[in-house]
Amino acid sequence: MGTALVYDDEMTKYKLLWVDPVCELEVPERLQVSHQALVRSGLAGRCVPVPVREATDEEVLLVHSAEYLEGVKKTPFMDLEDLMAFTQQYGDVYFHPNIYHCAKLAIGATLQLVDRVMTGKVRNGMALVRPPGHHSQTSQANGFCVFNNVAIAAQYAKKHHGAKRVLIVDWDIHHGQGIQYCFEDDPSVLYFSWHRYEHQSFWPNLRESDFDSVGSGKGAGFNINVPWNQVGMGNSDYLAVFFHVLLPVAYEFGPDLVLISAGFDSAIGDPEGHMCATPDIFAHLTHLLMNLAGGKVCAVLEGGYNLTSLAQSVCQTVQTLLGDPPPHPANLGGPCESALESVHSARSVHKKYWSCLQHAGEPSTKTCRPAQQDGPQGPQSNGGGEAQKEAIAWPEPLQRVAPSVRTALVLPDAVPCADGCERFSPAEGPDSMATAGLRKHFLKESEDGVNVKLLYNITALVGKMEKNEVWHCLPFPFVPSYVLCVCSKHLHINFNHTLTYGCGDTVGLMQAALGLLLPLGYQYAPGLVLLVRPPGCRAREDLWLQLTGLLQGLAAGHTLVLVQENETASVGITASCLLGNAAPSLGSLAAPGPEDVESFERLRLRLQTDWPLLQTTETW
Ligand SMILES: COCC(O)(O)CCCCCNCCCN
Ligand SMILES: [Zn+2]
Repeated sequence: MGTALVYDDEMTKYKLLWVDPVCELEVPERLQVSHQALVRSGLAGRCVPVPVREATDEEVLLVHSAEYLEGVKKTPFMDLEDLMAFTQQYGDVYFHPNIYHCAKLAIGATLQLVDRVMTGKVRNGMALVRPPGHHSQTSQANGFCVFNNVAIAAQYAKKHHGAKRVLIVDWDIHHGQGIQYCFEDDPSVLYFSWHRYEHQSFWPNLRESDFDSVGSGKGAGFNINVPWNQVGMGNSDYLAVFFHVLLPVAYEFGPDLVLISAGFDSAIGDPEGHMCATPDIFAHLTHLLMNLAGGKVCAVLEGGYNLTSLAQSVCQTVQTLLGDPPPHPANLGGPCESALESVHSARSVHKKYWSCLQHAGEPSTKTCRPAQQDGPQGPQSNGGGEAQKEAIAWPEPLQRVAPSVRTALVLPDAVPCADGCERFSPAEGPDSMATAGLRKHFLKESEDGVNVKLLYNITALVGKMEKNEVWHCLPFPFVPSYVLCVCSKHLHINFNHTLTYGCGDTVGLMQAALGLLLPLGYQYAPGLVLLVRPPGCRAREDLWLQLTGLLQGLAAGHTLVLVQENETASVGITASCLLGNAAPSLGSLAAPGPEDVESFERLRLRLQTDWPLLQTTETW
């Protein structure tokens, strides 16, 4: 199954017709440069093109009021004066004779994408649309938005595709208050948003954008706000929020559809965001969501105003949706103090709604903080819309080359090769020197039963992976691990020291994978991931497939999975995961056992000094 790309240049055919310094950012070129970058990089050609359509009135009315729709319907016939008058009743938005048409196409594009993903015609996809949507509300336009594309898509997926639980991840740097209002008391839609807030001094300056807005009534717990109270947040800050707030809750929620309000004003260089996360981080954020909902992920463009980082970030997102493993993450440190405070606040206010957060600390009682530290990236800008003093530069994201062979299998002749993979056996066997070396490094004298030739095959494969000729392989059968491996009974991290984490059940292991293994792995930045499936893990096949999927975010996807010889039935489905297909959904996760949580937290406390990406609370 492929990745859909929904785009039509008709949506570039409206613009600001008068002077308004707030709205001049939102230009047609945003869509043009994004689409052109996808075409020039060859990514558009790898996608399934899906045509746009106009939304029907009924679809608009899933979120908006009839009177608002009737008002917007009049705008195509208004002259400049009337358009300006009509615009005055709303904030930070502009109208144009063609914007109503484009706003219906933006909804239609989004719903076309949802249709194809929910009916399995494609695995996932992206809709490149404007006007964006997440600020618009029942009866008002706001923040460049006319209709709320993503909110309408969530209601549509529930109504027309029977979706029971929809996760909306809003990584735009502004709070999508329109979406929050729409699902305030609705437990079937979990809305997650991070946003520049600076203690309510940043637009839209709403008290309800803070972390303590958790939803109301039956919807309590299903609205998660992570406010950024400083600018300059970087890759480690974003990943910390995913590992310690969003992903544990998302896996517990168990969505059957993921909608991404994909705004890229949260990328470096953006005049609105003033953040420092680099475009390649969106490859990781996308990857970390792709094993939820059986891979049903729809990304919908929201904001993004630096045309360079916008285009680069869109390409990183689409290339990952296509199944290409993300690039090595740029030098990751730990989250900054301010980010930790936001993480801690969000976790503590949600601990009563989500069992995966049961161990989160109490809301921080700290009132006075030490003297204002330099933010994550040196002295802070004074917030607000100050002009960018010096042009911010960042390295162009590295080429993510797709090697000729994506997944190689080392199998006994009797085991059939999985489709899409290639059977591997080096031309010549190990010579005497190689044999001696392998015995010396890998085998204890008592183990000479292990097949030296097999080990030789594995080292030959690893050699090919290093040269990027092969991405993954599935040698056969079980041999000792030597890089980074995970066993259901223990978490072995064989570098510098071996870390053992015992946990009893699937939930415990899944939460440990999200809150311990992934942050450790991202910070360790291994060159190779070795996933050793221990005997008897067939019983939890879907969990192991989740790990196989998630861990491909490391080592630029160089993954070695070792399967027990009596588990040939796992070869095909594991190979499918290595080929980039999503792991089957785990459904909603139950609560992890208290003893698992205890040992998890003890381990985190022990390790977080050396591995700061494990932190979830301020250190002072
Ligand atoms: C889905 O909309 C995309 C977006 O979130 O990027 C829109 C941002 C509107 C930013 C408005 N700034 C007003 C500043 C007033 N001093
Ligand atoms: Zn935005």
